[in-house]
Amino acid sequence: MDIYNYYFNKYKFPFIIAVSCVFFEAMCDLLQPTIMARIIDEGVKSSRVDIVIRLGLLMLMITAFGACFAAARNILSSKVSQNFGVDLRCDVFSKIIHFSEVSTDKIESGSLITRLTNDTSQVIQFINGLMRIFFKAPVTCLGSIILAVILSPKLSFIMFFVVVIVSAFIIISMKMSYIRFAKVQYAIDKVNTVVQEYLLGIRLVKAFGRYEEEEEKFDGANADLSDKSASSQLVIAYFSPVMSLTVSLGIASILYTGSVLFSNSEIEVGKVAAFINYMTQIMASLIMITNIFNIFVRTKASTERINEVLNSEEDFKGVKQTIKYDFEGLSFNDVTFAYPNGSGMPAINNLTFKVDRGETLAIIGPTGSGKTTLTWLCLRFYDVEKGAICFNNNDIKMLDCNTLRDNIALAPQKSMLFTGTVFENIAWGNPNASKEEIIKAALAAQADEFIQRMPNRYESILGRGGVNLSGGQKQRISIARALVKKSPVLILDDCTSALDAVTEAKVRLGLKTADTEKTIIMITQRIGTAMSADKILVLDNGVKVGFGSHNELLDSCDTYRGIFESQIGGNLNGDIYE
Ligand SMILES: Nc1ncnc2c1ncn2[C@@H]1O[C@H](COP(=O)(O)OP(=O)(O)OP(=O)(O)O)[C@@H](O)[C@H]1O
Repeated sequence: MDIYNYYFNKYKFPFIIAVSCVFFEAMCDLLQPTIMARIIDEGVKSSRVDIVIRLGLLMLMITAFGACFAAARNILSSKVSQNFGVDLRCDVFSKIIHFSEVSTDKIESGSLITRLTNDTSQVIQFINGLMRIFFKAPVTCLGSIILAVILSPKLSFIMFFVVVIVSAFIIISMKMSYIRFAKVQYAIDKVNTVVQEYLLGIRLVKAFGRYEEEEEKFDGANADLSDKSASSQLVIAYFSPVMSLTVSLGIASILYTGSVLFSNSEIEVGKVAAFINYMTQIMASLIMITNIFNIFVRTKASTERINEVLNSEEDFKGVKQTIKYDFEGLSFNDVTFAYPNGSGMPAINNLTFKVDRGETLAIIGPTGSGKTTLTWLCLRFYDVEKGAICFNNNDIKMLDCNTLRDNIALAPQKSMLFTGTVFENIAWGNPNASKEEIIKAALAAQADEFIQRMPNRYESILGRGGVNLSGGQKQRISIARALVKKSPVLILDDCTSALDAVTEAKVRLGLKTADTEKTIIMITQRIGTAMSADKILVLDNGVKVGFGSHNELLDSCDTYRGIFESQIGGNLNGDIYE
């Protein structure tokens, strides 16, 4: 559990003070039965009121001290555990933000939410318990055993016997609980994932009328969670009464043996009462320890899940290297790449091409041919297995990742908008952009025209994910956001698919005239879009099957000709798309 070492250093002083308070509080508790025995045996038995009052006051004073220590440890433990939780959540979130793509693919988002909320809460609860009772239970238990042995070595045999049996029950129940609690956490993940998926696809569910199936899916996950939780509770439910019964039998045996010893004048009645008191304290401590172990077991499962996040692979940082970043060209040199969590087949295979500053490159090919993968590789979301991607003839593995990504603006295939104004959504691409720059980008992306028709123009609020915009409008805002970043390379990943041909042609023209030096990489399914580019790369199954101008490809590339003929038919000029 390495997170505990890490955070312990930060909070060691309040932690040590709290634990010291717990220790002194336990000492105060331990003194009480011995004083009580003296009150009975020295005061009550011999009718000495002065002794009863003196020892009674002493007992009261010790109780008051104990209460002060308890209050101090409660305040400190709440503060430390809450601060610990804040730090832990921040660190887990910061880790998630910097996840590599491989880590993102590995852990479902529903599970990440559970880890960030439920699992961290579990850890907070554990830290709180640790400071409040964890140290008290062993001190009380050990202290009570020692004092009980001093009071009556003979009665202690019965006590040892009971302690051994109860301890064995604790160990068995702990072992049985661990696997069950780990399963509960995964069942919570499942419930979160089902809800999250439903919320993402809420309109699709409505359109297909799949309410029942979704409810069934949720009911299934919910029932599974309930079963797993019940199963984990059952262990405690079975063991708790058995342990209580053992303790009660132990107390009954001590009372019986104590009465025999008393009748033989081997023990005084006050000592028997104090012994029972210590025995009760020992058993209370053992039950406390059981509870602590139950929390510990759950926390162990939660800690492992948090550690899995904290130890996940981070995004590449690249090498801090000062190189000339004035963009000259981007090239793929014999690049091969397969997704680490994929089928093993390369998504990009021995790919070589180059695009220079100011050029427009269109990438076309059947679905699943590796077009989007190519953009991820340019941004170094994944590392290539073979070959190299070069930025200005420098292998991108040798560059600082942030600087590389600063040079590339992306309008993704699926427009992602945030809750906020239109202005904020465009300025997200460059927080320092002026109002004029935002409007210029919106004009080039053909977004200004519909933004002007919105009630508050650029200050109009967009709902979650741009819910109050059409698909084409979202795409144009997404393009404006990429443009405002002012990077020398602009990647448009099939992000004009929802635009009509005329608007798309206007967007293309707007992009070109906005910055003639910009290198534009357009991923597209439309031959009309590809035809407008300086160069066209044709991909099929991750392999380059054509590279050149429209006319060159019509002559040399069967795949390209096939796409062309399927979309434009016999009209070899393709005028309608120009
Ligand atoms: N995260 C991933 N993990 C594993 N395999 C993936 C992942 N993303 C894509 N793939 C696989 O890589 C291949 C190329 O996918 P990619 O998304 O690059 O194709 P594409 O040409 O952009 O397709 P489309 O035109 O449909 O968007 C596909 O076979 C796909 O199944």
